[in-house]
Amino acid sequence: MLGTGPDLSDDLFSDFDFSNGAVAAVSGGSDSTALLFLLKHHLDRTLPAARLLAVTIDHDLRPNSAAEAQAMARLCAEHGIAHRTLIWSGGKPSTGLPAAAREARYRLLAEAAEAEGIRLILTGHTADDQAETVLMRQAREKQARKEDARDGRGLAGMAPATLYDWRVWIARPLLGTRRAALREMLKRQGIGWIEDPTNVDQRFERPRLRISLAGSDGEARFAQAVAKAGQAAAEREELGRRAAALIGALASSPAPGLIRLDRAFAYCEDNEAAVYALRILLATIGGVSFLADEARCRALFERLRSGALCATLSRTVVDARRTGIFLHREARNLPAVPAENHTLWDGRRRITLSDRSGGLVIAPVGTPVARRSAPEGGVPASVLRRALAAEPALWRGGERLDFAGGDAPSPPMAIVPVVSPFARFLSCFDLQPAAAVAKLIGAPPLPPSPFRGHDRSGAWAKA
Ligand SMILES: Nc1ncnc2c1ncn2[C@@H]1O[C@H](COP(=O)(O)OP(=O)(O)OP(=O)(O)O)[C@@H](O)[C@H]1O
Repeated sequence: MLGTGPDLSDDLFSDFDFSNGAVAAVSGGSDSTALLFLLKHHLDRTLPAARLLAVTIDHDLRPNSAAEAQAMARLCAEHGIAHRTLIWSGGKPSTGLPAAAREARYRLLAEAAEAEGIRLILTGHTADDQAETVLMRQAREKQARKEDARDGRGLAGMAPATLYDWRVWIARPLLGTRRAALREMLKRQGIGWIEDPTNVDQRFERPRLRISLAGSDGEARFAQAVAKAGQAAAEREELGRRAAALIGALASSPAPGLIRLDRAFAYCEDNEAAVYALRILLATIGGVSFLADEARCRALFERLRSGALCATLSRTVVDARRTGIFLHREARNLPAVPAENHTLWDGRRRITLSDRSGGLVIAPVGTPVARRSAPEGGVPASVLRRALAAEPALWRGGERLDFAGGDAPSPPMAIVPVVSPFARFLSCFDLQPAAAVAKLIGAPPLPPSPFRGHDRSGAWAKA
């Protein structure tokens, strides 16, 4: 038993729904080790039947990584905690290694969770990590001299919960807890941890910042950064709520791959929310994982007021006419890829195949085929054709086997739209616009919140 008293672990975990168990992501560092033991303490007292699985990812990047994972496995065995190590095997990229390692880590953690029917992963990110993240982002913004950068989304820092791949929640219950307090607690309990040498390697930005935060003004800078994160998170949620309301009121999807915005959208008074909605919708139609550029969307929004226009941004054609503002995928760079089950096609369509025979290709419907479809009420025929031409179809040789427009009997593949900018990582700050866009384009609804009873982030209740 940990001598932390009931208060700390209850404060940290009482909001969570652990009925389907939890994965604790443990690197072996102090924070995740503390997370694991606090969580075990909480579950032992409140829900002893709940499954707890500790998972360590061996990135196979340092010579000691396998031994460190084994040490974690031994520690877990000593305390009766189920543990798995998963290795990031295969080639590693020569550039962008941290991002690739992060991507692999979350993929493997999600696989480990799902293999056990668990939909909740907890990580050991602390208040110190949060402050460091915000300070690094602030420094980057300053460096980029973005004087008119009004996009403070990143300054919200890490979210208390993030939906991974629209299926598994990653929650960070220690975001309000200091690293020093966790280390104290571990020391009191005689539980050791591993010091990752990269955490003190001054070639990296985060360790340099950590050292500077240990200076005399460190605590004041920490407090400012945490306050900034809280304020930016609240603003981001609020803006998301207003953008979701605009999308709900003024956007429709008359055909797959086509969004129509009412002309009133261009004249709505809440410019900020309209620009934010545009950024989200353009990324969704374009199949892009990041929001459309803010300054360019702002300029586009201004131009929408002056009448008809046709522009391309974020791989999306914005075709503003008297009858509405139409958004569809531009015809360029549409992929033609060998047909595999569960492919994410063009960043915007999840494909499930029932016909697995070889030689099949997923490629756009294309103009000559799409031209046959009949126009639907209120949508200019040319716009409808262009949107449908960019939808995926199954091809063998030169022959099309399926068509998203729906004129093929018993299609051999199912096509599910995804909300591209939020498909991989959806921060709980963005739940409302994500839910609004999912509803608009027919994507699957969001899975239930990892928090029970009430709405910790202020967003689920309304999402
Ligand atoms: N190799 C890993 N295996 C499992 N989980 C990991 C791994 N690396 C990081 N994590 C998770 O992500 C969180 C943040 O990672 P980060 O790299 O900041 O921490 P760390 O320095 O590796 O360790 P810690 O946070 O435990 O002190 C960790 O607390 C842990 O929950």
